[in-house]
Amino acid sequence: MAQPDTFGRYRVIRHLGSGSFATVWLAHDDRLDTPVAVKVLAENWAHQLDVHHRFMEEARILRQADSAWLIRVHDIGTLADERPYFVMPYADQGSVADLAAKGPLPLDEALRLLTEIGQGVTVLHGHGTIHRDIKPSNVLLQSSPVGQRVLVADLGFAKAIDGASGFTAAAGTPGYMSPEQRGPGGDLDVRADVYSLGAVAYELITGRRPPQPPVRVPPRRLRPGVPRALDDLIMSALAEDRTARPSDAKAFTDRIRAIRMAPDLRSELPWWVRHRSLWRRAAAAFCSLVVLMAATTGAAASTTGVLTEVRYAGDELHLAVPQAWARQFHNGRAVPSAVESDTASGVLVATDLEAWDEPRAAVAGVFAALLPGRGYDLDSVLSGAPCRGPVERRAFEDPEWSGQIRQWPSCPGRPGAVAVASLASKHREATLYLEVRQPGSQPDVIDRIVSATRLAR
Ligand SMILES: Nc1ncnc2c1ncn2[C@@H]1O[C@H](COP(=O)(O)OP(=O)(O)OP(=O)(O)O)[C@@H](O)[C@H]1O
Repeated sequence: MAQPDTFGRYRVIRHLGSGSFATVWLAHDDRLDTPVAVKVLAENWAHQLDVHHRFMEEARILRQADSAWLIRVHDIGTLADERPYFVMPYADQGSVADLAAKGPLPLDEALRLLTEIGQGVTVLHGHGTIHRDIKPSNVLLQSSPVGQRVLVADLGFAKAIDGASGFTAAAGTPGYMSPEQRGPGGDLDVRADVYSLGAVAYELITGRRPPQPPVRVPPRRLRPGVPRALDDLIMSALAEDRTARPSDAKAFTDRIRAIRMAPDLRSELPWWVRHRSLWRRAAAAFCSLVVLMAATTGAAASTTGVLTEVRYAGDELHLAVPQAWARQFHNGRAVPSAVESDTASGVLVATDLEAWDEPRAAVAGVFAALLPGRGYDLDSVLSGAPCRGPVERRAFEDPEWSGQIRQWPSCPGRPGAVAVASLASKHREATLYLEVRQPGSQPDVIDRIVSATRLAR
């Protein structure tokens, strides 16, 4: 197809690539002044009704799912020759295939990507859809104001779960495709995607695409030092018998998340080394309000060397957060109890926002709220203890803050440690409420966070 000038109001810049059924172009939305990617149904398939239908279905699923983990569809249109096109954000950092092509990824980087890919597939499963073609080239990477977004894309083969158990044309990509997808008529369910997640994990960890099933060589044999739990998870996802696989993308992703936070993984490498690549790549932003995450600088860097700054409350609060934790953020989150005004809200910066409210999830992050005035006793802020373990109480004082800290080094029934603080500013009529969750116990983390956090003067 020759390069067209426009698709509707989108000015074409260049060809990005062509898949089996469509061509994707980089274009510019002059009205909103933003680059976009426009996917156009290929000419040779335009009159094939089932392909046309599938193309529209892809756009519809992505639009309806409207998830931060999936590529979004903003607009749809039809060319003069009646071929449909749809408009997506431009993924300017290529795909996970580009990363995988460089060889095995650092473990923490691979686990981060797998968690995010898994969340995207979980959204699809929740939406009643099987992707059927999960592979590194179908996971796109986009830069955002706070780092890199990981977006599951290309739903050209996606199928409604209900419709997948009858006759289904064979679809998928060898190496990533489950055994039940190999022939037409396979009775498919979400475990086909779990197989593909296992195949992607295998490739990211070992640098090699898994062989055709049955896969007999575990990742550990190709990369010594892979944690046993990860090895077992990947091999179970790649089981020929799907009843032996994790039941869906969520089950797979929960286990990846747990491995990422597990003490045995931490003991392999110190935590600051484990998360080194995460410091370089903060990830998805979850809100449209202005939150500015600056690079490691100033006070934060000199205190620990590993904190990053998140500005909140109209830039008033300069909150220091360990960079490894600064992967997602959400501002406007409610403070645990009413604290006089029940509209008090704060900012949550965490490795995983969804996991924050799950007691059993291994998550690391900081919740901070700026309350008007001073004199908030921790009991007045907390509606109940965040943890049932033994508590350590102490006072905190530095040139900026004065108040109380409570710490729970371990909590029965949930992983990791919790700490909370209520700290009055020494310079302003304001109180900082902080909640810190971390997978292991590093008792001084909250002190380092507080010492490097300040209010604008
Ligand atoms: N939103 C996007 N931003 C940037 N590049 C994109 C975007 N969507 C798709 N691409 C790129 O366009 C090319 C074609 O994508 P498409 O989804 O049509 O097919 P494919 O995944 O390459 O192949 P197939 O569909 O046959 O598996 C790919 O190189 C893909 O990375």
